[in-house]
Amino acid sequence: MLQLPETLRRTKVLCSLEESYEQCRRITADYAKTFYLGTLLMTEEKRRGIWAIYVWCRRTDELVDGPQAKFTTPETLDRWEAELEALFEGDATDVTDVALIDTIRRFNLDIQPFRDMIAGQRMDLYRSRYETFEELKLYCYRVAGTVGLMSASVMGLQPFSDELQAPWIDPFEPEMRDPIQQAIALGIANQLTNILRDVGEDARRERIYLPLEDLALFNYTEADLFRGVIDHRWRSLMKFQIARARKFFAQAESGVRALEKDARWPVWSALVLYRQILDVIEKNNYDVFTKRAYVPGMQKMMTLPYAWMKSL
Ligand SMILES: CC(C)=CCC/C(C)=C/CC/C(C)=C/CC/C(C)=C/[C@@H]1[C@@H](COP(=O)(O)OP(=O)(O)O)[C@]1(C)CC/C=C(\C)CC/C=C(\C)CCC=C(C)C
Ligand SMILES: Nc1ncnc2c1ncn2[C@@H]1O[C@H](COP(=O)(O)OP(=O)(O)OP(=O)(O)O)[C@@H](O)[C@H]1O
Ligand SMILES: [Mn+2]
Repeated sequence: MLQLPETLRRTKVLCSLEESYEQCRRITADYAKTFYLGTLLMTEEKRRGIWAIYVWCRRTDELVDGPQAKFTTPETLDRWEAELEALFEGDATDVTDVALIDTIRRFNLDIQPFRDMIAGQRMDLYRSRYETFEELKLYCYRVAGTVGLMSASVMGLQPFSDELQAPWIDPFEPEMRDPIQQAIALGIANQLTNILRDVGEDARRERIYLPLEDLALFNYTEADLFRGVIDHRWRSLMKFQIARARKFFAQAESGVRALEKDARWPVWSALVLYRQILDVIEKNNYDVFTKRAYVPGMQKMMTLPYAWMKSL
């Protein structure tokens, strides 16, 4: 009888590859409808890969952000990391792992961004303050920049060409020209935006993701933040943060042009949809304490054809 390697046998018992990808598809469609629609434009192989990665990232995030988060300890994350190492050895623990193992092999994914994301979630367990922007940037890289790295490997980057560069990007800044850095930049931009949108919600959990050095720069205190004080100090502080997030979006833009064509639309949509949240914060006069900045459904729908045009 044909002997299957141990790892393949274990994978087989859980479910078929088709069933596993189908489950990843369903979870992605449930959690992020617009984004899911965008993935439908990619080739079958790529979209299935993105769903598998999405599900792993979502599960990782749920460990510290989901309803079960209060039961998550450093040991939980150690176990999750051990499962990750096993995944890269071809050993599945859950049904959705089967698809991810297949994706890892097809696209020759690197384990490091996955490990880094877990390290980011670990930071959420023991930290509720960031002293400097450098520290916050590391957190943003870990929880979101890593998503850029994982997905860029699946979506595919075209070989570098000068024509792909937007004219206002300084060609002498090597970081600005590197599509890998641009993929990370999009993750960081999204995460910074997410942080600005959720200031109030995070404060209610006694968390501050804005760098404390920036608060000090504008003479705004933690106590002000917990009381939700909106004055000229707060508005200046927010303007500063928004400008910084927009710089990361700008850096990401030329990266989207470097992506293979079938992947550009979903990424442009994500970029523009997320960036619009910053505009909404401005329209709300920087009140992120009592209002949640969201892009209205109609505007969201209009963004999609706009993003489509940009991807041609
Ligand atoms: C097309 C596309 C956007 C692909 C990425 C799909 C993917 C694998 C997403 C995983 C997202 C995820 C579940 C991450 C876990 C950590 C987390 C929650 C990060 C925050 C996302 C926002 O999620 P949400 O609004 O639900 O947040 P709440 O949990 O509700 O607070 C993040 C802000 C990070 C998102 C980061 C990206 C989408 C990175 C996108 C970058 C690329 C696709 C790279 C493109 C390539 C180039 C060259 C530009
Ligand atoms: N109306 C909105 N305004 C701002 N950001 C949004 C809005 N809806 C979703 N997002 C954010 O944009 C990201 C991708 O958008 P997507 O539309 O796929 O998410 P969603 O929450 O499933 O929304 P929907 O189901 O309405 O399409 C999500 O992670 C979400 O946090
Ligand atoms: Mn969410």
